[in-house]
Amino acid sequence: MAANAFGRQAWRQFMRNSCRGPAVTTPPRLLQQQQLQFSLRRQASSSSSAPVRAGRPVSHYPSSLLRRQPTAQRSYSSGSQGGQNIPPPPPPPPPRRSNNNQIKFWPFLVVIALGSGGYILLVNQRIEMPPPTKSTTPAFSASDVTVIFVLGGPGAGKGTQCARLVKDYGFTHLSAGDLLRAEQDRPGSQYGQLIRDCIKNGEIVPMEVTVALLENAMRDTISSKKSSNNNPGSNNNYKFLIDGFPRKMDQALKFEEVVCPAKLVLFYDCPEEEMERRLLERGKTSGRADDNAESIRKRFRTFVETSMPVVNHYEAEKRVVKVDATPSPDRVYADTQAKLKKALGDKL
Ligand SMILES: Nc1ncnc2c1ncn2[C@@H]1O[C@H](COP(=O)(O)OP(=O)(O)OP(=O)(O)O)[C@@H](O)[C@H]1O
Ligand SMILES: O=c1ccn([C@@H]2O[C@H](COP(=O)(O)O)[C@@H](O)[C@H]2O)c(=O)[nH]1
Repeated sequence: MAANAFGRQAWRQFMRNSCRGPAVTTPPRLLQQQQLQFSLRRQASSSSSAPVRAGRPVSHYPSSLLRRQPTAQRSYSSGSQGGQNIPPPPPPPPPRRSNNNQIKFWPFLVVIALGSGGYILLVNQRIEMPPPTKSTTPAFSASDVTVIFVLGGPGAGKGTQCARLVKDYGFTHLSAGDLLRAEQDRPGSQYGQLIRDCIKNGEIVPMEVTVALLENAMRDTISSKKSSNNNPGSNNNYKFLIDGFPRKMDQALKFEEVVCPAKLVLFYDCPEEEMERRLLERGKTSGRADDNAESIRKRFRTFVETSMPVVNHYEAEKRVVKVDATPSPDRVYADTQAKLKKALGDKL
C-alpha cells in the first residue's frame, strides 16, 4: 500500500514535471530523484544518526516501507536466542538486500514506464490532431450580394465618387467612417470614447467594432429592401459600396470570412499634396475632428503603413480596379464607370 502511495506520489510528481518542462528530460530526472530518495531511505533505516521520535526514526517516507528492514533483523536474532540443546537453527536466509532492492524498486519502474507511455501517447495524439477547421460561413453569399471595397488615401474623393455610383447604379453606400462616427455619438455606446480617440489620431478602430457595424448595416438594408419588394421570391442582387474599408489586413480577412467575400476593390490613387489640400479645404466647413493638419499627417501615415498593404494584397489577387483620382470629379467618374463596366459587366 505504501508502495502504491509512494507510487502515486511519484506519478503526481512526474505529471507535474511533464506539464512544466520538456518531457524527454523528466523521466530520468524523476528516476534520479527516486534513486536518491531510495538510498536516503535506506540510510535512514540503518543509520543511528537519524532523528528519533517516540523510539522510531523520523523520516519523510511512508512508515510501512521503513518497517520492513527491522522485521527481517528480528527474525535473525530470534534464532540465536534458543537453548544449548536445541540444534542450531538453520542458517538464516541469505541477506535479501538485492531482492529487497528489486521489490522496492519495481513500483517506480512501473510508474515511470506507465508515465512515459502515457505521455508519449498524449504527445502523439496532439501531433495527429487535425488543425481546427474553418467552419465559418459568411453571413451573405457572393451570389446574392455584390460587395465592392472603395479604398484610397484620406481625401482622395471616395465619398464623392460613391455618391455618383449610388445615383446611377443603385448601389447602397456604406461609409465605415460614417458608421463609426454615428456609433461614437450614439448615447450609451461603450465604444464612443475609443472611436473618438482613434479618429482624432488617425488610428484604426479595432476590427470587431467596424465589422459588426458594417454587417448590421448590410442586414438592415437587405431586410428593408426585401420588405419593400413586391416580388420577394425574385432573385435580388444587393450591391454595396463599402467606403473606407478595409483599412487593415485583419479587417479584410475577417470581413470576407464572416460577412461576405468582396467582388473587387475600387482604389482611388491620389498624391498626398492634393489630398492634403482637399482635406484642409473641407475642414473649413466639415466640422470633422480629423480634418486638421496634425490629424491629417497621422492619417497619411496610417494609410501608407497599414492600409496600402491591404491594397497590395488585393492587387496580388488581381481584384483591384485602380483609378487616378487627381483630375476633376467628372473625369474621375468617367474613368470609374468605364473600368467598372469592364470588370463587372452586367453586375454593375
Ligand atoms: N476630383 C476631385 N477634385 C477636387 N476636389 C475633389 C475631388 N474629389 C473630391 N474632392 C473634394 O475633396 C474633399 C474630399 O473628398 P471626399 O470626401 O470625397 O474624400 P474621401 O476620400 O471620401 O475622404 P475621407 O477619406 O476623409 O472620407 C471634398 O471636399 C470633395 O469635395
Ligand atoms: O474601417 C475603418 C474606417 C475608418 N476608421 C477611422 O475613421 C476615421 C475616418 O474615416 P474616413 O473614411 O476618412 O471617414 C479614420 O481615420 C479611422 O480613424 C477606422 O478606424 N476603421
